[in-house]
Amino acid sequence: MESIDYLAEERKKAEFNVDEMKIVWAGSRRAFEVSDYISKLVADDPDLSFIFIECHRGIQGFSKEERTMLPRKELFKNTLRKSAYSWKHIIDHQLSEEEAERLRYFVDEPAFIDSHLGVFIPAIKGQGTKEQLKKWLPLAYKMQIIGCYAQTELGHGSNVQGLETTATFDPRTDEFVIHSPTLTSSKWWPGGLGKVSTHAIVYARLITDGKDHGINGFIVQLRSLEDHKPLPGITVGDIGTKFGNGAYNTMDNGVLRFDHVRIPRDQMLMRVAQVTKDGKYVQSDVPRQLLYESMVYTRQALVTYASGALSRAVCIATRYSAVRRQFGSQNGGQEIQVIDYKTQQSRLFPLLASAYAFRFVGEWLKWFYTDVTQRLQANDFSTLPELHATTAGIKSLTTTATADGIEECRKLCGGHGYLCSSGLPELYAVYVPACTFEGDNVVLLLQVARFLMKTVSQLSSGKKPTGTIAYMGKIEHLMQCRSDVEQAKDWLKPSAILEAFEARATRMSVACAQSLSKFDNPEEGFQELAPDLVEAALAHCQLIVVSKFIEKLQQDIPGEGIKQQLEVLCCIYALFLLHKHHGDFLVTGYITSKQGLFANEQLRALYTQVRPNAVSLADAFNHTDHFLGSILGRYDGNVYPKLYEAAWKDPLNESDVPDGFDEYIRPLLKQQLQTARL
Ligand SMILES: CCCCCCCC/C=C\CCCCCCCCCC(=O)SCCNC(=O)CCNC(=O)[C@H](O)C(C)(C)COP(=O)(O)OP(=O)(O)OC[C@H]1O[C@@H](n2cnc3c(N)ncnc32)[C@H](O)[C@@H]1OP(=O)(O)O
Ligand SMILES: Cc1cc2nc3c(=O)[nH]c(=O)nc-3n(C[C@H](O)[C@H](O)[C@H](O)COP(=O)(O)OP(=O)(O)OC[C@H]3O[C@@H](n4cnc5c(N)ncnc54)[C@H](O)[C@@H]3O)c2cc1C
Repeated sequence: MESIDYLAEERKKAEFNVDEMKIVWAGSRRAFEVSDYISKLVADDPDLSFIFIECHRGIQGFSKEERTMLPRKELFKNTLRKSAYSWKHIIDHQLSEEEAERLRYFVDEPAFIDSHLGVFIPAIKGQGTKEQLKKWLPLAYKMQIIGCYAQTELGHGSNVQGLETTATFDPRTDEFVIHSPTLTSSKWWPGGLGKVSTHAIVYARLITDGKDHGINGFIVQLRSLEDHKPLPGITVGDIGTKFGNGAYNTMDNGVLRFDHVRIPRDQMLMRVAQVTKDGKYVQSDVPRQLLYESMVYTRQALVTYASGALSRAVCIATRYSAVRRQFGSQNGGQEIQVIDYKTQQSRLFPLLASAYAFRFVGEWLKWFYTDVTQRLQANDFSTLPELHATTAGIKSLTTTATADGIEECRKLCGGHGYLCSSGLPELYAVYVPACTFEGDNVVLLLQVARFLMKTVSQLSSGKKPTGTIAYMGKIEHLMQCRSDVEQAKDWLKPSAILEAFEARATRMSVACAQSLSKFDNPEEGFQELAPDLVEAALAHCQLIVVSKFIEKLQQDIPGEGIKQQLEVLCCIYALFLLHKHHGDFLVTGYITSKQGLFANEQLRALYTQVRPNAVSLADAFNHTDHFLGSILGRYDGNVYPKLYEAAWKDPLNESDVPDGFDEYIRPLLKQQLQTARL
């Protein structure tokens, strides 16, 4: 049966070529084609798109929207089935690395494979010697071993230097003894550890001849490759059910303890430091920070994933806002689409713009990461601190904004957004740990702040800042300039926006540096001023996102109306931030309150411009209905019949009279009857 497109009128209003925008969103024609093909492949293959569960009726299939109703054990088994099926597909069809990654992405269930590919393999690559890469990577790429990243412990996550697990070298046997000396040293959280991984990169304190050399990574086998049982001395299991139904519970985050487990010496990852056969500790001439390189890799990858998650929520909320009508019917005509309310626009359109902004900054960050890693290979470590600060900061900014944005989209969908079938509660529950894993977002912003304070302190020494902090080279100008905006439309000039963000970021950093200099003990000062430092770091990161969006617009972007739409979105993103952080811009003296009001006036005009294009800008994300997993976000907008239909699938509706009626409801009703008779 042909379906009706309830959003067809909206789609006719678009002032740009949606297919061309899909390519801009994907990053290239090739990236679009791969994503498009793989997303449809997943959606059309029941083995990948459905959840199959054995129940009293035999094997029953559930759609993604129904996932939140299923028990964890069954969900987990189903994730194992899908992972095995996906892997077979990857091998049978000889998918490229890009295609394999997309397949994992569109299956859309956190699983051990994410930790294996996203953290375990990068850790070996970053910290292993050439010989170690040669031995371990082929096994890992062929999935002959499955690995996880066992860094965090029950007692310490953020403070990596505080980890307690020990790796003591025994020169008699040429082995390390891995041990968990305390309860708090139990590894706790690693994804894939609980039930699946055969191996782990274990972070432990390296001890030789009684001397503690700090943290290092070790490859440790955890389970038998024959029967999957834990090896002697190893206690391992899952840490328990996590936030939200369905959601992250397809992942087996685990606990792990070692009781004097022995591993050969060559399973210490030895790029940064080595231990010789006679127990001598030798430090390489590469910085120790390379121990943390895999975190840098994953943090940059999480930025692109942030734009993906935010775009899903925005797509659902935008389509539903165009379908939903409330109030304002005149002469018996239709009520107003809620997307036409200015308040709805002022909440939704900045999120639409943010999704695009995060996409482009993610693209740039990937380039920057690749550039720096190439330099590292050539022993040029000069840009590593900037890469660390930038990946930490942009990961923090984008994941916080995305988690908050998903929740805002749920509210934008009113009551129906609270139903699991809207897709939004589960999306939020799956997404929100990104604000914590790969570094708590506040802890990461404090890293950015340290980098900024160092930069400011070095300015007087004549060291010229480059890259993302090049703007600080204009400190004299940025400390005293004033905005020259005279009317609302002046805020459309990229130069006006850029200078405002540069001046604000510089002034906030300099103010922090000045306050810090008043403390005798800089570390005490840093702790005391931490809230201000976090805000200064955020201002710097917002500047990066805004400036990368502006740089994107300076590229040649073909396609009818594409550049115009992106210009509107870029200005919305920047002016929305300016409006939200109005206080910063005023207090630092760069704008007057009148100029702030002009920004808001311009923002309202931009919302009006984006309105006819909103549904099409959401279509340009190219999400399939399967990937969205949302009745409210359906491409055809056929929301009400489908919501009605879905309600009847709830297990509570399997019978008219619920279980428990005889025990708990009937006696109540009887009691009421007796009371009534009295
Ligand atoms: C075939 C198909 C292929 C498909 C591929 C699929 C790919 C899939 C990709 C992605 C999927 C993603 C899936 C993601 C799943 C998420 C899993 C989550 C995993 C985790 O959470 S792992 C655990 C993460 N833990 C943390 O992040 C801990 C946070 N803490 C820290 O990072 C640090 O300890 C710290 C940053 C807080 C610093 O602590 P501190 O003690 O102060 O500092 P030191 O350790 O002494 O270091 C000081 C010095 O070093 C600098 N520095 C710190 N970190 C780094 C770094 N990473 N890089 C470079 N430099 C660093 C720091 O700035 C100091 O410098 P200074 O001395 O000031 O100059
Ligand atoms: C779903 C999920 C998956 C994970 N996967 C893995 C994995 O695969 N491998 C792995 O090793 N780990 C994993 N982790 C652990 C994760 O990396 C840590 O939880 C994270 O790094 C935060 O550390 P923490 O839990 O110690 O938080 P804490 O540091 O204890 O944070 C608690 C609070 O203290 C604050 N705080 C801490 N330090 C400071 C400071 N210096 N200044 C100011 N405030 C501070 C934080 O902002 C936060 O509000 C995972 C976690 C989750 C939730």
